[in-house]
Amino acid sequence: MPYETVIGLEVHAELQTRSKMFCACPVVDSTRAEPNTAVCPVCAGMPGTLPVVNRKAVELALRVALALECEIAPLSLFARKNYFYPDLPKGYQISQYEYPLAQRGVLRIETARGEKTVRIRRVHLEEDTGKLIHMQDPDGQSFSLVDLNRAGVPLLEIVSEPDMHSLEEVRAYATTLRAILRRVGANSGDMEKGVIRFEANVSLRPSGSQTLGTRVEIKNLNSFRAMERAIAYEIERQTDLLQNGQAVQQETLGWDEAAQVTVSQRSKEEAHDYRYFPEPDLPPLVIEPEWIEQVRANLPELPQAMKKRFIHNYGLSAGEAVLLSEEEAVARYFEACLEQAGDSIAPRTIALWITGEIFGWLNQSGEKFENLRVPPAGLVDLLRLTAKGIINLNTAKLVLNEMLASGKPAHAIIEERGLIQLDDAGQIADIVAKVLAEFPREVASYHQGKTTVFNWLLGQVMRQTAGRASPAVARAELERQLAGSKGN
Ligand SMILES: Nc1ncnc2c1ncn2[C@@H]1O[C@H](COP(=O)(O)OP(=O)(O)OP(=O)(O)O)[C@@H](O)[C@H]1O
Ligand SMILES: [Mg+2]
Repeated sequence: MPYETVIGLEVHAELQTRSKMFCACPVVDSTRAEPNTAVCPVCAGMPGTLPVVNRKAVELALRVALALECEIAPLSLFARKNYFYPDLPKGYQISQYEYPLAQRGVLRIETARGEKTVRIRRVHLEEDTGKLIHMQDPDGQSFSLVDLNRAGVPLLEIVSEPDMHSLEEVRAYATTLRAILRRVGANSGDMEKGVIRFEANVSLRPSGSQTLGTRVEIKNLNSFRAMERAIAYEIERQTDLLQNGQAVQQETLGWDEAAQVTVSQRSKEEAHDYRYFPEPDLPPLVIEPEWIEQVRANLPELPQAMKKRFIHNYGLSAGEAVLLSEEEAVARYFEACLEQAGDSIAPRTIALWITGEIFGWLNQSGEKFENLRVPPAGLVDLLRLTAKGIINLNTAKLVLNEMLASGKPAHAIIEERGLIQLDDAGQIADIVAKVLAEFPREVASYHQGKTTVFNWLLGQVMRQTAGRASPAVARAELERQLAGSKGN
């Protein structure tokens, strides 16, 4: 029987505030700072301390919730989620439960079959836990160290409805959400630093069925790759079970990165009872309508709106528009190029040079877009020289690569290396004649019908001119001389 995959995601994103969610401790880079240097009695869970809500965290949460088109609750409540773990000094996490900050939003994603809407169930505020570092002493005894720098850092949880049905959709959802989080300034998007974490809920059901199957929840997925692998593994495992007439058990799983398998953490029977109750030390979170409108008015243009504008105004394909709108730095660069170019170069041409040549070079060199050494005016200059026929297309690619590597402007490279396009018909005719004389056998096989030899001969002509010949002139001249040499 064919099955349909059903996936819902819970995304935890740290909010980029200077101080923690409920105290004045600084938020530090947990991959760099000395352990336990950003801790105070509040986030260390000392008795008698009182939490105070970080207004900036609420504002960033509102920015995300509005970007996801959620309804904002005029009044939401903080609750205590009680459980014991060494990275949770209070013995409970302050979160939101029955009355979250925002609900009922949407995230629109781009898939091979067009745009799709994934519904957002809720967006709520909570605090992060500390970190455990597991170690072994020389005798092989294992022990764990606790770092509370991260305890109390503001976290936003974004929960989707179970609306995704493939890895492609999950990938699009996760990358689009990350792009929005970055664009509104809520999160850096630095996955290596663990500032975004995923939990994936996965179930199967017979194709065509409308009821949900039994789900598993995979916790603590720290990268897109781990998330995709874990979901793929679960789809396969559950398909096998169902095809063999067995049932899927509802349970919480972890992802074992080394073994590339999901492992059971707890089953439904032993499911945690967190005994949520309203946080007595915090008043209800009241959001005035004026604040919502102010935050809404200050939202930047979001990646999806930008994507649509690029398609509509500049005639880009959906794929090109996504590539140019996802990263703010890239989008700004593209638009700066357009401004520099005016009417002299088509927007699509600029788009293709950025997504093709520049992205290709960045991929190969491992450089970051932010450190690009070719300013928008530099790229536009190069494209103008190409449009005017001063250099040909292949030369332009070579020049751009050198510009990217050295930061030199196009004209300096062209002058230094004598790359100006050769379009003197007489000079090119001489070179074509020389090539035809040098390769009589190839010319003969061309005349016998092996037309692919034409491009090879053209390649020889280009080589003789170190790639500088105008391809159009060279092509025309080669055609002319070959026609003339027929029957010789
Ligand atoms: N049958 C299902 N298959 C796939 N995903 C599901 C299914 N049912 C629910 N989900 C997804 O699971 C996620 C969380 O569901 P739910 O609201 O039940 O929270 P929970 O996992 O029980 O709570 P918590 O994670 O806080 O302990 C949502 O993203 C939802 O879309
Ligand atoms: Mg869950």
